[in-house]
Amino acid sequence: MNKQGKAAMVISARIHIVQRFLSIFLLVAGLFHVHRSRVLLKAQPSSASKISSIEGYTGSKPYMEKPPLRKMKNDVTNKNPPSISFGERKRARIQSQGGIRSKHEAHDRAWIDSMSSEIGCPDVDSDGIHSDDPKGYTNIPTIESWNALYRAYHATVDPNSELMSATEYQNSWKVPIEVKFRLPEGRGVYAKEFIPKGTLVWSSTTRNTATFLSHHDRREFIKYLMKDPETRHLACDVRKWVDYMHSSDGSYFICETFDEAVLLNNVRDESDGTINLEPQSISLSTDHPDYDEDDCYGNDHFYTIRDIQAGEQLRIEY
Ligand SMILES: C[S@@+](CC[C@H](N)C(=O)[O-])C[C@H]1O[C@@H](n2cnc3c(N)ncnc32)[C@H](O)[C@@H]1O
Repeated sequence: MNKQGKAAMVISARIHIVQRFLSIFLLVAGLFHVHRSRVLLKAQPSSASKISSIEGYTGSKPYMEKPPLRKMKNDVTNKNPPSISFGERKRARIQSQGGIRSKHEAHDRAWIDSMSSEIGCPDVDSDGIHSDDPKGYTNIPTIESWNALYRAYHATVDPNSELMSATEYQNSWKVPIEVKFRLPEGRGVYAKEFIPKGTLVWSSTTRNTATFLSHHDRREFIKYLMKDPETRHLACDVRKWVDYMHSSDGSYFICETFDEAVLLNNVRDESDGTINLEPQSISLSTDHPDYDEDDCYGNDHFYTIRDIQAGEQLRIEY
């Protein structure tokens, strides 16, 4: 073998050694990686198993880590649809000193927010209750809208509630009114005729208001509205009109009025004029047929506190 042949042999032998060294190194590195992954898998469940273990999670949206909601004693929010009557539930709630608690409001608001983005509700304030930008809420509710709300309430919350006819709704108003949309406050209630000072213009009854004893009830009500394309937009409205009442037992319940009284605006500055309505609560005796400790606005009556001209907007302090 000549000199060149020897050199070529030495080079090829060296290449062979380097190749073997590399393959041993890769094998060791691979084995180490497999071992490490196994150790990690034992220490922590995979993200897939984490997601599937979240109760009620359907996998359609990215899961975000949140502390689990603790069930409270006397918690009415997490109850399944009840088989007992609405009246019985009211009595049970009062006895248990339960009711809607602020603790559940954050959870409820998160649900309401995701519902509103799903159906594309116009924005509301960060408090999720009242909007300072009413421009999106241009639809003028009709008798059929109020009827639809009552039907939804009857179907989901209180099957014993009386379904009202269009005429009965209008009877809560004692004077002719109309609803118009005008900026900056959006929809509002306007007098169609001159109304003298001291006139009773609107009376609440236990039949033109809805009482929700739990967030769960209200969500079922909203879901019902969302099912029908004709009433879907009302789900956005009820979100905006919600009112929390403080009960004598220290708990909260939610009220919604199913007529134009929910569209009464306030006075914010001089350009709005002045308040012209004032509520007066008349205490009913406990044996009065309309008496109900837990009904929202069960006995409120709005009176004019000055003369109101035809076309003027009705305004109330809140
Ligand atoms: C009970 S709602 C009244 C109905 C409301 N305008 C609507 O279109 O649904 C209360 C909301 O009306 C608006 N509002 C009431 N009084 C107002 C005023 N004087 N100026 C501007 N906005 C007002 C605010 O957005 C408030 O959160």
